[in-house]
Amino acid sequence: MLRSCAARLRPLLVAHGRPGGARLTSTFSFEEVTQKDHALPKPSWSKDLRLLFDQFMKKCEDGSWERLPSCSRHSVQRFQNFTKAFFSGSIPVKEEQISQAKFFPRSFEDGLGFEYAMFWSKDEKRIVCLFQGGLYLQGIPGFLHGGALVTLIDTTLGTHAMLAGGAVMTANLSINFKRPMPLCSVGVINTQLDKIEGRKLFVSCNIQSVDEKTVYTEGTGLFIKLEPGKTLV
Ligand SMILES: CCCCCCCCCCCCCCCC(=O)SCCNC(=O)CCNC(=O)[C@H](O)C(C)(C)COP(=O)(O)OP(=O)(O)OC[C@H]1O[C@@H](n2cnc3c(N)ncnc32)[C@H](O)[C@@H]1OP(=O)(O)O
Repeated sequence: MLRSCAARLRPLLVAHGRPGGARLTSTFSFEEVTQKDHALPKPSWSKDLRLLFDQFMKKCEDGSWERLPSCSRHSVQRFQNFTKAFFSGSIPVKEEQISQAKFFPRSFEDGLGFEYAMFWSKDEKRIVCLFQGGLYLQGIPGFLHGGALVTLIDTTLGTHAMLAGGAVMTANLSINFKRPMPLCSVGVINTQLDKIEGRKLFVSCNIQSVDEKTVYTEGTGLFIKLEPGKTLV
């Protein structure tokens, strides 16, 4: 059943393209897209992930926390707005291909890739991402690939930076792998915004085990706020 990402889709940057440049909405416009929301329990979720999810959904009841929906595709409209706002040159991918393109972390079959749900605390200004790494994310036998962990860190820190600063792109990630994370285990990512300097947003996080006894990975990221009219390519 298609669930709409719309109702709770986080504010998305929508650049209202106009000839000769694009006016960037100063904040955000909500865009109604009807897509499957992947950040909801599925049969492939483990008991641990489901329990954590339920705990955070309870925290959302008083409005202090909010679950961030997560869809797998960009709409053609969003593709047009984004490329018009920030890319002057022609880019290889064509509009008609966008409907087949998928958000990388959401491009695996259920349970085999990244199963995750993010929650945003408005008061504490931080994201908690609950995730389970599936069988197709293997690195060394029986453990998650480091690149898979970087992908999740990039996405989680990027989402935090986006919530804090609008349209951003990753300029730098620094990752320390402290302990190998077993395949199919559940991890919890906690983010924090360390500082903002002009267009630079510095965010950091760690990935812990559910019992908080093991820190698997630590990461920092520098995200740059995109400037309207300043095309990237
Ligand atoms: C799908 C369904 C719906 C989804 C709904 C959305 C929800 C889901 C959210 C997902 C969240 C995204 C998660 C993926 C995010 C990526 O993975 S983005 C892809 C990877 N990143 C890239 O491709 C970026 C490539 N780099 C660039 O385009 C450009 O270098 C940048 C980053 C835009 C910056 O270029 P620029 O705008 O020209 O800015 P520039 O003047 O070079 O630098 C600005 C400042 O940053 C500094 N700086 C720049 N780079 C660096 C660096 N590497 N180190 C240190 N300082 C730096 C500069 O020194 C300068 O500092 P100041 O002089 O101001 O002090």
